[in-house]
Amino acid sequence: MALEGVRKRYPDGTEAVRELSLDVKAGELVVLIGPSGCGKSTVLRMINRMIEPTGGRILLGDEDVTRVDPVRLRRRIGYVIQNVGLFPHQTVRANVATVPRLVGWSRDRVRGRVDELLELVGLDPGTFAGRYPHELSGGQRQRVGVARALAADPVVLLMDEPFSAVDPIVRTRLQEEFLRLQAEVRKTIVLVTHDLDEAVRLGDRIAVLSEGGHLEQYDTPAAVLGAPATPFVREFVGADRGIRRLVVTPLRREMLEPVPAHDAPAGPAVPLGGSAYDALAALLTSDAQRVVVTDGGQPVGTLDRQRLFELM
Ligand SMILES: Nc1ncnc2c1ncn2[C@@H]1O[C@H](COP(=O)(O)OP(=O)(O)OP(=O)(O)O)[C@@H](O)[C@H]1O
Repeated sequence: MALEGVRKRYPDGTEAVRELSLDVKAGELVVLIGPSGCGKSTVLRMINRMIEPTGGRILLGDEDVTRVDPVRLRRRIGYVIQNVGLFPHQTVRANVATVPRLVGWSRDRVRGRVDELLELVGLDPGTFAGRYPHELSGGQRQRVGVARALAADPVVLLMDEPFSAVDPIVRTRLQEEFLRLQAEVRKTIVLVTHDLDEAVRLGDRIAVLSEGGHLEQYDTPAAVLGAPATPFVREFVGADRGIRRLVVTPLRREMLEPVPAHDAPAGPAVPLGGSAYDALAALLTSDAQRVVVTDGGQPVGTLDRQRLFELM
């Protein structure tokens, strides 16, 4: 997908997006982040034409979405919003089946698809398919929203603050589940959030926007945290970016002090491929001076406090 010089000027003259170009690769999860009012939701809604752009082009493959019938377009683009927007008087099954029924799938095919999707998002169909939205927890409603958005097998998934309506613990769990789900379905996803930790955890790439939809930086989480491209990004990612950066820094052999032969080093163990953040957490909770990094249970090296601080 590609946004080319996209603009949105609302009728009252507000320039929500002055000019934005952005490419999103197939199967990639891109996070749009930025301060309130910078135009994130406007960008997202222009992609499925809930909002009509006032300039530029949006390409899905070779097709300019500003020239296709918006109703047909929305069937190819799943959309998940904060409070999910489930139909309150319909069961979970009917909610998830909305689009497949609209496009005329047979009863059996719809039923099979709904069961498959509920399983995929971790809800047992036998228990949940017959329930109504008010009989679910916030996290379960969220998962139904994701299942509904995936129902017609959309090419692209748009998510606007999808996890913000639940408490932080549930949110973290949903994010982890969502990453597993994404590894399986590999959709092209554009997700809006104002939560930097969420952006770092979920994004293959992060687009940091400032007022007027201005693109300040578009890069991997590690690059945005490690090498902010502008003073705006530096300020936005904040003083604790060093610690956040550890989350996206995997432990690799070349960072480690080698272990002398026949020596069994003392210290909490962290597996190779875990994150530098895991190593820091292990150090801080054990009061040790160094962590022992292991591969298949065998120590392969150690990492001391000093070296961890250098990585921040
Ligand atoms: N219908 C509208 N008419 C006029 N201005 C609008 C309209 N909708 C949004 N805006 C303005 O466009 C700008 C961008 O809004 P948008 O909702 O895209 O921002 P956002 O980054 O998603 O904000 P938030 O994080 O607070 O949800 C804001 O200044 C907003 O006030």
